[in-house]
Amino acid sequence: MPSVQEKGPTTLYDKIYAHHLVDGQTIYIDRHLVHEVTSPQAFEGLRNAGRIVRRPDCTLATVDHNIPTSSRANYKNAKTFIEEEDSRIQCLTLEDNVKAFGLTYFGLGDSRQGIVHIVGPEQGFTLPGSTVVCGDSHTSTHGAFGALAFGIGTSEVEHVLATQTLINKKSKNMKIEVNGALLPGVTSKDIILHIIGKIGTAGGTGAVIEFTGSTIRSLSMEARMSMCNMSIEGGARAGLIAPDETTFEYLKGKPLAPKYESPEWNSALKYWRTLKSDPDAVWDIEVYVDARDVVPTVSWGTSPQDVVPITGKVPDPSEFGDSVARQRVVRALEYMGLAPNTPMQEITVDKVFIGSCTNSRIEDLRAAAKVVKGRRIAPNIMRAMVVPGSGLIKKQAEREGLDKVFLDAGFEWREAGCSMCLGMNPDILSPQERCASTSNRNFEGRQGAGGRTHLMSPAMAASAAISGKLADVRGFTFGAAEPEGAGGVPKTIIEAEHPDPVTDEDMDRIDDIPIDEEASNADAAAREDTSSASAVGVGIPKFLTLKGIAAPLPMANIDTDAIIPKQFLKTIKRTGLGSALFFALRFNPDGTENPNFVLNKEPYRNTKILVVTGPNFGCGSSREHAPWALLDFGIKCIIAPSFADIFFNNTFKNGMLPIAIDDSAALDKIARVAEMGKEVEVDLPNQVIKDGDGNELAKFDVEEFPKHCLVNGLDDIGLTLLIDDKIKEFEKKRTLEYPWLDGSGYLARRKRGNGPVKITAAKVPTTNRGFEKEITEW
Ligand SMILES: CC(C)[C@H](C(=O)O)[C@@H](O)C(=O)O
Ligand code: SF4
Repeated sequence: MPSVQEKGPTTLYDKIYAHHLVDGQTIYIDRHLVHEVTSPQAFEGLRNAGRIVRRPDCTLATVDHNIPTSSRANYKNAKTFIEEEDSRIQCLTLEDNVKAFGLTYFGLGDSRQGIVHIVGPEQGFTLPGSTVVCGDSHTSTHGAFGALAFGIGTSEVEHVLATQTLINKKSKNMKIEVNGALLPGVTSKDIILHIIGKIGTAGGTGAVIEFTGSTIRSLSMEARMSMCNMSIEGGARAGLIAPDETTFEYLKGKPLAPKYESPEWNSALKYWRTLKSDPDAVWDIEVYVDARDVVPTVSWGTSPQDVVPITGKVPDPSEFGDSVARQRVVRALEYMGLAPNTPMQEITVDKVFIGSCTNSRIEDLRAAAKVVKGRRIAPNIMRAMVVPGSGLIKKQAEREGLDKVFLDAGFEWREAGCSMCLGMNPDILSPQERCASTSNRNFEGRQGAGGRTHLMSPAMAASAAISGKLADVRGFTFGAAEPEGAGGVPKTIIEAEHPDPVTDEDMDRIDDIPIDEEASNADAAAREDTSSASAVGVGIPKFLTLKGIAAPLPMANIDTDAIIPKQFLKTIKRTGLGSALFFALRFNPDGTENPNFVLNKEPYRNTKILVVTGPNFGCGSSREHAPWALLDFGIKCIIAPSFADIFFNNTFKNGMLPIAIDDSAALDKIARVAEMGKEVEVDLPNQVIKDGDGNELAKFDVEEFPKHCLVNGLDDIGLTLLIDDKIKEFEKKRTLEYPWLDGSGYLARRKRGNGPVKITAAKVPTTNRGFEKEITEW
């Protein structure tokens, strides 16, 4: 809050962090987005501990990952619509949870449903200067509004649901400044791919990136979101951009933003205008990019850092000096079915996917349609799909005639969802199929087991669909047939920017829905008394010393998709995932064991400690299923040179210990003991690693607070609820200074007159097809 004293020049991140400090490292969370994959176990935890959702008005839920993107013309309910059983159970579990806990929810029958990171900004739920979290790594997207937005694991989802706070260690400050005008054909996706190629997927580890510079300032909000979205692929905790007139313009008329030109809007605007880094702020890391160096960029390998200009070639492993890196490139090329030095534009494509939280906004669809208009997809393209990010974007695109442009060219026009970005629904690649994709991850098996992903911008994916090969969008002419306006659609339509704002009449209609007074009064009373039974923690297993077989794993950048692939994320439990651990590495495509993988050899079937010698373990997705799978296999401790931030946090919450050893000589010593199949002992209280005979191998560092929790088996939700008076005090201050952050959820908009906000849950409607006719939040 402004009352917080800041010493010396600070960055935007420093300011937002300071404004949200409740106590120690506990920060207040303004906005919590929830989806079906990472929430079931969190709600189960709440129930088991007898806790409630502290701020339903600051919580918004939707379904996106598991849902089919086929036509909803005959949609009745999720139960009959979702054929795949595990997916259906996960979606229905979310429905049950939003009903039970009284949360706002956009279900499949609601045109506001969509990918969680598209929905938040579109609704004005995401606001400058706020803290935004979601059980999803691409929460970084919301940083485009000058918000501190980051992904969390399921235990932290539970923590936020229960306390509306998180224990969050301050990150480093990293500045990425991009200056200069963009060359023709270059988009924000090319800039971010170029940056990740430059800094690597671990380049931003432990840092929050602020994107600055004249190029960034010139970008639209959609383009800024695409950039911040992929900060996580650069390893950062979050990415943000200082809000400016472009931001404020975007927020005007958004349903959950303060009403344009109201006193609330004016005071919010006054505050938002202060949100910038001081000119003399000090940065821990600085990166400078000249926009003129950025050309249309594509990925060639299985990590988002594996990028080249479209005019370039597949790299030769011999160009990579270090042996871990060289081995990784050899493996990546083998997986991708590519020969070194092949010109990128000679690579033939089988499928095209235009969608995902990176690039499925209206501007992305316009850019792709501009390339596609009047053309046909190449005969070798087996499937080309456009999956709008939300129902509202889909409607807007249809109003502009973009659906017709795509359909005429041979594309499929689908319903909103994550779709082939990760293929948790039926939209997947078959083994060896090659896809030109606008998504953000090209990990092995990401879009389907054995599938091969090339990342690129929407215009480049559209060019690939038309050419049948990876292609340079700059080679396309848009000729005389091209009407005026960006995206090749008439200007007047483009200017109809904000799809379907929810009007006051809509809100009145929502208010008229009868509510279950008894249930909601009970809820409200429970919310008043957040400190009672809820503060009793359930605890985590204690970690003191651990002695056992240690398995060596000489690999770098092991992502959480590799630790546990998406098909195993459909569970609503935390247990039983050991058999899925390192699935693609442990098992051959025919289901037999790969005898060469370390965990399939003796004595490593009994591994308790994993010794990884390559950096950046656990990068990528926030799925807590990764530590759950390790734990279920029997691994309680992972030693590695470095870890991705979200994975690192997630392990502690499960009573596991991640140890970062950046001294390579010490790490080698431990790895040698592991290679010999001997035992290793980890002593947490004394912070030392020994061999089985008690000889010291290395000392290690660990943060005081997580160590305290591990050694004593303490549940940090219980601990946080002990400072409930401080949270309440913070909330009071927030209401006074930032009134627009309270009650901007649809639920709280039931408030009448100047009375206190009464959060109530509406009755569940019998069907929920279409926002226009029926109400879908409970
Ligand atoms: C399922 C979810 C945990 C995951 C993420 O955190 O990123 C998903 O969205 C992804 O893109 O892999
Ligand atoms: S990265 Fe893909 S799967 Fe993850 S939230 Fe975005 S669209 Fe969904």
